[in-house]
Amino acid sequence: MKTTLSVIKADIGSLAGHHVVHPDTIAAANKVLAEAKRNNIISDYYITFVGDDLQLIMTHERGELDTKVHETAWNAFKEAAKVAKELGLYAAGQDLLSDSFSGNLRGMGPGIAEIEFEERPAEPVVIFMADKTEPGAYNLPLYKIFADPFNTAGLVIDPTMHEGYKFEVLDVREGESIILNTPEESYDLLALIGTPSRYIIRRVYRKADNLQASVVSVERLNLIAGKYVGKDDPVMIIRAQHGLPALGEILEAFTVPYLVPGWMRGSHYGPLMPVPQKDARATRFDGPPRLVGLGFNIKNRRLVGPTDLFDDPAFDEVRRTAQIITDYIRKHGPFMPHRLEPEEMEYTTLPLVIEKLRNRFKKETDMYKTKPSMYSHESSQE
Ligand SMILES: O=C(COP(=O)(O)O)[C@@H](O)[C@H](O)[C@H](O)COP(=O)(O)O
Repeated sequence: MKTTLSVIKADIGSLAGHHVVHPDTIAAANKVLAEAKRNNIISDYYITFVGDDLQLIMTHERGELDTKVHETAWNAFKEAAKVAKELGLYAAGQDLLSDSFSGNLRGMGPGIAEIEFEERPAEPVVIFMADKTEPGAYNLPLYKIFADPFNTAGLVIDPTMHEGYKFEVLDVREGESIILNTPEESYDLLALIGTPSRYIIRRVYRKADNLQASVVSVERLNLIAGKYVGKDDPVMIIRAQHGLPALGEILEAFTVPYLVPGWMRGSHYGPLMPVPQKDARATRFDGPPRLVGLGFNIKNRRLVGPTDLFDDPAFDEVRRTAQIITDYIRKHGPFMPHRLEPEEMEYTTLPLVIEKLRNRFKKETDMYKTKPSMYSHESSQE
């Protein structure tokens, strides 16, 4: 019997702005999940939050995209959003883009990371949950964890890992995916995932036996809704140890607070700061973007744990570096490269402001005409 781990998240409204989930909304979601556990729809669950995102962590034996499990998550979010509305919380129901549930949650707003596997005798997993950023934020750390021997010693030392990993990359603009093998196609992989707004690592497999090691929620709300409705605040599952990266190799990838898109109004680059659960609240300039990591073991679908992985002085210096970067980059105010590039700003409210200026531009010359984008699928010869 296989086990499925489903991590499903949504922003259903929060306290004092886009800041933190209210405990009453967690309690409302808890009632729904407890009932689903009694009815054997799910085997076990744990509810938590990062910033304004409610996170449902569930185990079951129903596989990925299961209607009953997804309906349970939808109902939990709906009940929580109802409480958010009663309390007058901010942006109540924000990520619930549809009025009614049909089939599964894909395209309906919530972020979904699910992985189905045969439980190993001991099955350690790490669940990462971020606020005020988007799924491509995990591209760089995932590359480090599964393809960079300077991060992951096991790629050199452990014979089970030595063959390398396969990365499934999704092009969220074209709706296409590609599988690339490392180490031999590392440079091709980097050519794509260095544009994390478009090419997102969705799954990672161990090459030796196709064992799935990781999955990322790749929903991009703004592309689904066609306008800015908050960031996608991604979740990621990584299985650890025994022929997979060790817990410490996974965490090592977060010792640099890399710049990620998101932060204030989903429009700015800022450092991804790993924090303990108690600090999982967006504050300064609605951030800086936060990352929480919870470690569990799964035994016969029971969630054992969690341990709060960034609640550790070993990450104090990373947080301090994040503060220094925050001070520095904030000084750029509305200027790039703090503010996102124009293509990404399309999904914010900035185009409304630019539109007002459109008629005031006067034609000058053709010499600045742009060429087709290198990534557009039309040929430049045509
Ligand atoms: O990015 C943000 C919210 O994203 P989130 O809901 O966390 O996905 C915030 O910075 C808001 O954009 C900002 O607080 C302005 O919000 P509004 O006043 O427009 O709702």
